[in-house]
Amino acid sequence: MAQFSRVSGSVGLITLQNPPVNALSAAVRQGIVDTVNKALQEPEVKSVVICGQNKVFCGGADIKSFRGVMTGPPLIPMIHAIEASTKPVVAAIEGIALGGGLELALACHYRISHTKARLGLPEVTLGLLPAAAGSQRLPRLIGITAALDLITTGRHVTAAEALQLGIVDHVTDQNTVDVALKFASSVAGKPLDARRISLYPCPPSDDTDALFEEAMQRVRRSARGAIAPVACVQAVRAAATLPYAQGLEREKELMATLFTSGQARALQYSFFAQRAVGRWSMPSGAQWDTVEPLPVQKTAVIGLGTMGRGIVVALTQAGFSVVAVETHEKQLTQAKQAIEEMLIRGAKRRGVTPEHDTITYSHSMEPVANVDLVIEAVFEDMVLKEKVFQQLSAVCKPGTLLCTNTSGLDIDHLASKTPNPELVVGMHFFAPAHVMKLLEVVYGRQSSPRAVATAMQLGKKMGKVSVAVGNCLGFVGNRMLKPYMNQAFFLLEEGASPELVDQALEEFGFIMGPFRMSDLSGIDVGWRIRKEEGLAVPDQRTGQIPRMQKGCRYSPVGDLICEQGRFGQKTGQGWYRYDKPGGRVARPDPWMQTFLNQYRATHGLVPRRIDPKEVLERCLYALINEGFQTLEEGIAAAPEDIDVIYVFGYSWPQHRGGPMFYADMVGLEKIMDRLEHYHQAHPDVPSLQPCNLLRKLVAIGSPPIHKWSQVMKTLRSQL
Ligand SMILES: CCCCCCCCCCCCC[C@H](O)CC(=O)SCCNC(=O)CCNC(=O)[C@H](O)C(C)(C)COP(=O)(O)OP(=O)(O)OC[C@H]1O[C@@H](n2cnc3c(N)ncnc32)[C@H](O)[C@@H]1OP(=O)(O)O
Repeated sequence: MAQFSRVSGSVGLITLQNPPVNALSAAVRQGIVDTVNKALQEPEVKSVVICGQNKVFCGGADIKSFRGVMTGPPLIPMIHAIEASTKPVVAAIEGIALGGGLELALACHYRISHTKARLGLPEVTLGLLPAAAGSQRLPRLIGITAALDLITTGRHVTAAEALQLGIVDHVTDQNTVDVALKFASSVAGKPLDARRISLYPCPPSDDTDALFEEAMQRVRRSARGAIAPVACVQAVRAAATLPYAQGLEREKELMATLFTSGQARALQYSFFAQRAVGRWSMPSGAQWDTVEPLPVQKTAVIGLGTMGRGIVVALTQAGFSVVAVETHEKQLTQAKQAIEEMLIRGAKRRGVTPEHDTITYSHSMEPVANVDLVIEAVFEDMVLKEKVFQQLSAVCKPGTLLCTNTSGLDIDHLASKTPNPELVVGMHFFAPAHVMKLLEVVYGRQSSPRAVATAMQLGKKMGKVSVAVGNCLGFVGNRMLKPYMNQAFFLLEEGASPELVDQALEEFGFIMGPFRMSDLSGIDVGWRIRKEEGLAVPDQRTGQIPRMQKGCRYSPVGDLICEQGRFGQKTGQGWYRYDKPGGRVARPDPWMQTFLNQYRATHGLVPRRIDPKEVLERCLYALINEGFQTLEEGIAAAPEDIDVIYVFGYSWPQHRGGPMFYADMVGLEKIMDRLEHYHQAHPDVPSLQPCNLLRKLVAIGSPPIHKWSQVMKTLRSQL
């Protein structure tokens, strides 16, 4: 809806009313059309101000409406009618002007913004482009280069930057609507042609062709197969090279392709999934809106290796005081220096002063005594973690929340080592912890809802997308990664090279395939875990690591290359070779080819040609099957939880929604059939056997993803 009122006799004030972000729903658009007509018809009204209710201008088109039948007046004619108005129209921008909201403001003759407002055209992040003439007006207003930057990245700008770029005419820290009303009154009756952006020529650039060629290359490099950024460049190019009306036609044409694309569906699903994970629940029925988090001000981090350092930085940047504990004196000194440097770099990037005076460094546990929450981030070793938890239990004040940053060890076991297991939760950060957006909050059997609520809130304050998950080996993310990695190893045994596997998955959209990723994170990490699990251990009789373990196929290729001291980038050799230890450019290594040939010959494996389709199906469908298994067990509460974890923690391409959304797109029946096919070929790989939930969903006709929860409930109640 939109409300009309007349202020000071001659200014019409139109207020958009659709909380929380005044999205341009059918009712709001109808309201704007009606109130603009009213303002134009009333002779007393000499000028108009458009603002939003509750100090929020407008969050753009109503994204929820994109999946249904579009009703109400179309946006583009409505926006053109505003620009064509014979009475000056002023946008009073508070809070946000995003997407269609900014396009509405660009149709107004003047824009006045509050200092704290944020503006932008984020359509690209939803798989779209600014198709209410935003791709045509913005370049005309601020030039091609700046418009390309904003439209292809979707980034929000502050009011100060918007002023500098020329998007807004004036910024105020006073009441924006009052300032706009006064201004509107002052411009009543003034000529308007010079204020109509659609009449502007696009500012010329030195070499338009080269500029767009370069922009297209840049966008293609970073898009990982996403089509919207490419369409955005094409739309801006139309603004630069065509008259306005033709440019608008091109914008419409490009939008039509994007609007119905699977990528737009995936990105819009991802938008709502990110918000849905905040509405967490536990099997006990406790949930986000019924549980009060514990107050947290003082925190501590135990262990200042790579993860601990990142967590200290993330907590400090979020405004918490931190006691940073590292028992090794030398490591403590190094950590302090590294943390200070990270804070300085971060502050420089954010344009603020570094916050390091809120950190207390210590090599003993004593200063931890009065903190509200501790995050343990010591080496991934259960015995060591048990010891730390026992020390913490002795030192901390009653009620302190004890969190562990383990990436997969048993939370219940750790909790059992403390007198208050209800105060123990997992907070699984991803490296680098101050950069990566994902946080898995892991509740154990005895974790209290308040402990979970507190960890979730802490994550939110640190700017993380936090997902609450149940306790099992590897939780959700790392548990699903295991069958994926296993398939990658098996494919090497059967004839693939690391390059072939990586290339298939990188073309799918991952930033790195499994082998390049493993070289980056250190191949020895998994090797150590497998040794602890008793897997990477030679048989006493044969001297070889068995290729069948506990009745399942096991590939020791990763163990064998670690035995050669090839740990990845840090040693200069891994699945690939690098110029030097720590080098970053991965090159195919002839050594690896020889090693794999010898390995296959030793084990009587006849290599065959493996195509990228098989790589994708085996790696991804095995991972997806494990995802269904975690849903079936209630470890993940909803498919959105898994998808958010994979997009934000494991570089799953966002324009493919996440593994469970992808499964829905591919078709559950196909996924099940292909898994069955591969399981028949590899009966010793149980993770290729479709799980109950997947079978059940197929049996009832493969309902769409938003209906899976119901089936999951029924299935869990039957178990
Ligand atoms: C053959 C077919 C041819 C078809 C051609 C079709 C042509 C159609 C013509 C269309 C013309 C294009 C118009 C325009 O260019 C397109 C757009 O405008 S797309 C929308 C752009 N806007 C955005 O991307 C903003 C999205 N929102 C945000 O970034 C954030 O929500 C925020 C605004 C910064 C606020 O952040 P927070 O304060 O943190 O709050 P939340 O994020 O939690 O949001 C609160 C609540 O609001 C919901 N919401 C937010 N924005 C929208 C929206 N634009 N539409 C609907 N709902 C929105 C959000 O989901 C939260 O609700 P919850 O999910 O928690 O229930």
